[in-house]
Amino acid sequence: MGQEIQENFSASLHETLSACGDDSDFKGHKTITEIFGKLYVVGATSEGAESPLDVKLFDKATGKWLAPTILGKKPNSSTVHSGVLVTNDRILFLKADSSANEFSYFLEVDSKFVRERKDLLGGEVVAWSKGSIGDGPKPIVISGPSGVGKGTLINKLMKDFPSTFGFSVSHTTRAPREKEVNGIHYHFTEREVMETEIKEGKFLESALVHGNLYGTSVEAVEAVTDTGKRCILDIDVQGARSVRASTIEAIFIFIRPPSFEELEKRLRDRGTETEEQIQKRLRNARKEIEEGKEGLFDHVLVNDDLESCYANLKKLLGLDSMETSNKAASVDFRTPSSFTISRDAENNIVIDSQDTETKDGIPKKIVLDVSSVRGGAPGRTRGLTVSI
Ligand SMILES: Nc1ncnc2c1ncn2[C@@H]1O[C@H](COP(=O)(O)OP(=O)(O)OP(=O)(O)O)[C@@H](O)[C@H]1O
Ligand SMILES: Nc1nc2c(ncn2[C@@H]2O[C@H](COP(=O)(O)O)[C@@H](O)[C@H]2O)c(=O)[nH]1
Repeated sequence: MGQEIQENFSASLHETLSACGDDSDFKGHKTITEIFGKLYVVGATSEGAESPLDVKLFDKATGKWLAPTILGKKPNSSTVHSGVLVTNDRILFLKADSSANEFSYFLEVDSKFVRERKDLLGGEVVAWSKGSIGDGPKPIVISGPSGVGKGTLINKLMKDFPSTFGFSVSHTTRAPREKEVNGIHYHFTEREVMETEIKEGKFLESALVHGNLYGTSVEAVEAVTDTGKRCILDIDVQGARSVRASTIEAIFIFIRPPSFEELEKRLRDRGTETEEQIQKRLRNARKEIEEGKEGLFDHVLVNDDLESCYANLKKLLGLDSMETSNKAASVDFRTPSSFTISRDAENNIVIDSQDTETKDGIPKKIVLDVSSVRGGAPGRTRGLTVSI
């Protein structure tokens, strides 16, 4: 890395940018980070507290400005203080006057996810993700044959823990069932539209399931993680395999029926499919049940008695005790309204308050260890350690 990477505490980057002819057109404060000959310039193109942060890129080798595709929910400009290089694949942005859950955002410039999207979309791509202190809540992938009771179990979790879980609303080309609401149960879409969107890289995973296209959009996962909730995905085994191969660190749970006969009975009793569709789903179920044994899943639950299966699901998610996997909740602070950023001898990032008044819950110094950050877009960047 050495000289090839510079952080934006460096005034010389601003001089470099001016010398290159600053075309970025940002209003007010902007940050510049150089990574391997490219200047990542971050700022807002419009005035106003709520204006989202934009990213522009100057390639020193070609002397050209590039407009990257920006994925992920953009933080707004009013409070983002500064960008700090974490590794050569992501830049950390810190927000002033913000809670522990909201103060850190990462701009990924060369993560696995960004590289995948670059291959799909061509051109430059960057992606925003929100930071999580500690392990953060891992998304939960629930798979199993059609009719086994995945939706029933997920609905119970969502009803009992509405502020903990958020459902990733998939896209599908199948027709809505009676009582299914567009945008709540699924985003119902046309095949051509969905195929185009898949090519445009809007989906984290997609698969042909029982003759229709289904897929999890990047936006669906982000819509949940942005609220700080734990994302639940109800997807088939092909989808689970794709998510396993992605950058998302999830918990994979397979739901098995007590018997094939019982599965058939549940599908028929549900009364939502034609006989032909039931036959197709049952044929696929045999294959899926075999695949469920292959080690792709972290946990297998048998949904015989609904209440016992639900109790087991809650147990494995740590919901039956006070323990929670979201360590962010245990670190409670606000960032100061004004601060400086530096590095200590261990390369930790040190935030020193410049606030004139001392306020409860706002430490004078916050030390961030970013050496174990992982995961990231689409979802949260986990592993940030904070000491105050
Ligand atoms: N443990 C259970 N015992 C008896 N019936 C059940 C049980 N769990 C779910 N059911 C019933 O089985 C039917 C199928 O359940 P559900 O729709 O939740 O399955 P699913 O796995 O989500 O199916 P799909 O993949 O097709 O969406 C529903 O009518 C539901 O009420
Ligand atoms: N790979 C994906 N599979 C998905 C997704 N959303 C739902 N599903 C799976 O499809 C079948 C059938 O669902 P149904 O609502 O038509 O009964 C079921 O196994 C779901 O888990 C998705 O986004 N990706």
